[in-house]
Amino acid sequence: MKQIYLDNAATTSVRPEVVEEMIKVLRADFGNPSSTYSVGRHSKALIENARKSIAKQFNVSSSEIVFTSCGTEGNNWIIRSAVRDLGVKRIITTKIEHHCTLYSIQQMAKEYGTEIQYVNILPNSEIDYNQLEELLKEDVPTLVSLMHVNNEVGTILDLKRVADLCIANKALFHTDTVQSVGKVEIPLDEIPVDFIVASAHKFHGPKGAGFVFIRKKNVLKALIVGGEQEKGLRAGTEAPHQVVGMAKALELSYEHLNEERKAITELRDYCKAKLEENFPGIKINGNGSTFYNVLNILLPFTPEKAAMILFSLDMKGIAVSRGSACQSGSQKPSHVLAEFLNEEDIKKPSLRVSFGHENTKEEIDFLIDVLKEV
Ligand SMILES: Cc1ncc(COP(=O)(O)O)c(C=O)c1O
Repeated sequence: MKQIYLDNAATTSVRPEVVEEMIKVLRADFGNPSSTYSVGRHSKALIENARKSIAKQFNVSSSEIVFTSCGTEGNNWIIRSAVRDLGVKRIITTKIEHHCTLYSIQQMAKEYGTEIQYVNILPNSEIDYNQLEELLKEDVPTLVSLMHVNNEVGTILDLKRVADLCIANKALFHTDTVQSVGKVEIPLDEIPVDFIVASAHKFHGPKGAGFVFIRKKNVLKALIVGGEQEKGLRAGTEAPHQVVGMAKALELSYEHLNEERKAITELRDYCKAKLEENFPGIKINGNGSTFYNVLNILLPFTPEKAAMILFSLDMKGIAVSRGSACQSGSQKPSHVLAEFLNEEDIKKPSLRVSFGHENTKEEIDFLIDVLKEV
């Protein structure tokens, strides 16, 4: 049975060219990058070339890129270090962040007494920028932690606007860019954020590889200790094949960005039009200008019926998700939708369809046909 993968916000397929690069490294470059003889030095060179290639995509220095294992690790590290190493006493965030950010922040409150202030989410799914501006006026050492693109709904944060507000109020700015890196340009020489976090498996790279950008002025300490790798910022033997695969995936994502963004946007719009045509009364969650690769659809059914629909789609080889992947096995309402839907709508289930460059119109037609059937 043909598989139709429409859950690209959960993870993405690995591009064939990435697989090739990774296999080459796995076959030939097994040296430990910390070893000083030539096999080791060669592995080290692969890692440093990957770092340069990644840094170039954001117009930053390669010394500002540190490799991690995933987005979860990156967000945990930056938040913990901002409190522990940079004297942050207050974190301004929202309740629609990914749980790896939210739980890290809540842990800082428990362990260090860090104050948390949540910015409201407006009914259109955007943050209340005016409230953020007001909160920032208070003179406390602050980290603002706001995600760039929401993984469930696709709401986009105006990075430049928030970065400028943070600069004006001497706050640090961390943004979880796991859903946006590789899918939109992020020129960090023009947008003065302090930290970004990325994960390779969201941009057609391997799982188990990620990176953070740490602007030079912010001196962090390691979360994982016990070795001098990554200039002492992350202990543990590096995985050259992962890092090389991630750099290749990012390079290809940006190389094909314009054509793929156009194609995916057209597909998303086509799917939205077809849904509205065939299922009058369905609603799309979000402000109408959410990120181009995602549609979060409010279903006018009970959660049980929605679970049955997901199951039926799966039986037909169609992969979509209910809310975010991390919660798709649970019956709990999404913590994201709970922040901005009205009381009636929050009881209804939602379906997240997220598109990638490999999807086709025929697949969307098939999805609509199966939805009609079930
Ligand atoms: C916005 C966002 N942040 C963080 C993460 C966690 O990233 P990873 O799966 O690499 O740990 C995800 C993954 O779903 C995400 O969508």
